[in-house]
Amino acid sequence: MPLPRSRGKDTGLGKAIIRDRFKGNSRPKDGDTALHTTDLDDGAKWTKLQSITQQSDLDEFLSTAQLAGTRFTAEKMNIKVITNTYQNPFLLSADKEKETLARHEANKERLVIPRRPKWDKTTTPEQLDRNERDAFLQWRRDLAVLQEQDNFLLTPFERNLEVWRQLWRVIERSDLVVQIVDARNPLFFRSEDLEKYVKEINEKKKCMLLINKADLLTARQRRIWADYLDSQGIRHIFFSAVLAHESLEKKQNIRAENEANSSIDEKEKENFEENLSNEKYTNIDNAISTDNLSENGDEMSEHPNVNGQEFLENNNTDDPSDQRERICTTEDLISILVSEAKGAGVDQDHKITIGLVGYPNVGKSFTINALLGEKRVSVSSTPGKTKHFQAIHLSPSLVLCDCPGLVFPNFATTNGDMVCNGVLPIDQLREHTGPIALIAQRIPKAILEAIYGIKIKVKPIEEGGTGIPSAEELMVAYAVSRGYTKPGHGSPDESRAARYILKDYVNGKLPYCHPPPIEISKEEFNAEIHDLKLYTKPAKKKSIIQPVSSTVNTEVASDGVTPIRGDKSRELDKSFFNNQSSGARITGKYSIAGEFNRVKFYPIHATLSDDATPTNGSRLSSNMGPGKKRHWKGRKNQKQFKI
Ligand SMILES: Nc1nc2c(ncn2[C@@H]2O[C@H](COP(=O)(O)OP(=O)(O)OP(=O)(O)O)[C@@H](O)[C@H]2O)c(=O)[nH]1
Repeated sequence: MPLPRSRGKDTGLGKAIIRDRFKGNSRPKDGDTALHTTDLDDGAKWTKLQSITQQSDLDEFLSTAQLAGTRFTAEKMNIKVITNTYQNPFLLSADKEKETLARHEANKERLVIPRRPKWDKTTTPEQLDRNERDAFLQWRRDLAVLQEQDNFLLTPFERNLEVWRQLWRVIERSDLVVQIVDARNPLFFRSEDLEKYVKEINEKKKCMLLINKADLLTARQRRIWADYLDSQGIRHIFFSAVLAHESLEKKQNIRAENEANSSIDEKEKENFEENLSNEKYTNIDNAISTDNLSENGDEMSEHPNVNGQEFLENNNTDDPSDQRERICTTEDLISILVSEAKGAGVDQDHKITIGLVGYPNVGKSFTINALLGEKRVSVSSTPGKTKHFQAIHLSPSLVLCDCPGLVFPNFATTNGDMVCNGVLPIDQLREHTGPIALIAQRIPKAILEAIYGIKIKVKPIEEGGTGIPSAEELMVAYAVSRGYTKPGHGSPDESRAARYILKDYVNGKLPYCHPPPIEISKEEFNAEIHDLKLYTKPAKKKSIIQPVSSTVNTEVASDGVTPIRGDKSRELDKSFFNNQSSGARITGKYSIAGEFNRVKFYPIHATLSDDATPTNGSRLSSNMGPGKKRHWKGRKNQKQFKI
């Protein structure tokens, strides 16, 4: 639609160029003087006289060059490579990381958890509430200083006072406070200040690390961790809630089978069930009365550790007699926790109370389910489900206190690292390259390729590549192999690929474990678990296609060619070929009973004879055919056969 005259006058590309070229450069009126001149160009006289007070960077650069009489021409391929290693801007370089970790170590005393203000019988609930709020506010201010003034990156620590109140209650009640940590990075999930606080409440209370998800570590890795933790005097125990749960299920299935098979009468059956439900209480009470557990839990060796044994067999490690690396069974765990809590001896007469604390998603619910032997606590894979602490009476004399999962204030190197540790939610992530680049650095390319069945194309070393895939290279290879494309673009959907890869890493499908801070490289620490992934054949899926050998009789007759066919296959052939309904059939609207009739289905076929000329009674329209159709080519398009 043409623009109205008045508006159309000043529009259009030509006008725009003229406006841009001569913007503000109106011809000076007679009498104007040239007071500020910087342009020495030999252009039109009037252009030299304009006043220049402000210039863009580019204009300034060009005019300076002009003043200096320098000529600029574009030079191609005159590139100087300053560094040939690409550094992801969301990650730290090796040197920077070292420096950051040293700063963390120097400032770790400042990483505190909020304390409950002191109170006594004279304190009113309102006063206590006010004091708690004030103390909490001060705590948040101190952490804000750490973050904003001193530029430390902290974990997204819990900012809800109510959740901290739950923790205070759990600590106050418990004889033993168990921090459940993820075996892949135990120190990241451990709060040293929590242990300090527990002792501040009561010197007799005890603390312990429950290293869950120990199934994701090899026996050697567990031994290295055990050595380190022992050297630091940190009480710990390896556990796998998932393996314990599986073992429990197996036992229950066996019991159920036995129960079904047994021919005991109803009365006996009732007694059996009652015994079954009481069994765990008896076990626990037995455990409570056990006094002779050694400091290192040597008693554990008397329990057949089904899961740990299976795992050791899989990993085939050298010295299975080293008990410190063993993954405890549920019975072991109860025994050790109870003996540890009894040692605390806070109050000999009251029930033993064990508090379970930890970050979200470290497996608290799974652990409690394993301890409980049945599903009473809901289990989820979304962080932060347990919201209020629950007191679970395992036996008349043993109580478990399950605290809501809460993130403690801790130093972090990058956001990518926090995503990999499962502390930042993957689904809300906007920047994927940081955490994916970390995964690509931690897990060798060959392992990633083997796990995903993909080929990752990396930049050749000659072109500045390092052999380690970049985040983009990994995401693209994954997205292409899975057919994930961006809607409307058709280019690989990298963010979708990233989400799947990150979830696999967090769930342990992509294996990587952090070594303790000793003289051992990450590669060396993880070499065994990576090799295991590389050489362990994936479980064979049941094929729905029968192997050829089982369906075809490979025996041949005396002529050496004709296959001997058994009666069974002959019968099968006979019934197939004699069957009227077998053979090619048409379904749908043309599925007329009877035989297939080409002319009936495609009437145009009736109009042409075999040599493609119209037949008599042709149904070609009147303007088709020789002499009529405009483009009638006669027989020109027919294949000519030489006889
Ligand atoms: N491999 C492995 N995975 C585990 C183990 N225990 C728990 N998980 C996984 O960890 C995830 C979280 O487990 P939960 O028990 O729900 O975690 P939680 O600590 O109770 O989480 P909140 O309820 O948020 O506090 C689940 O997806 C489990 O499959 C374990 O021993 N081994």
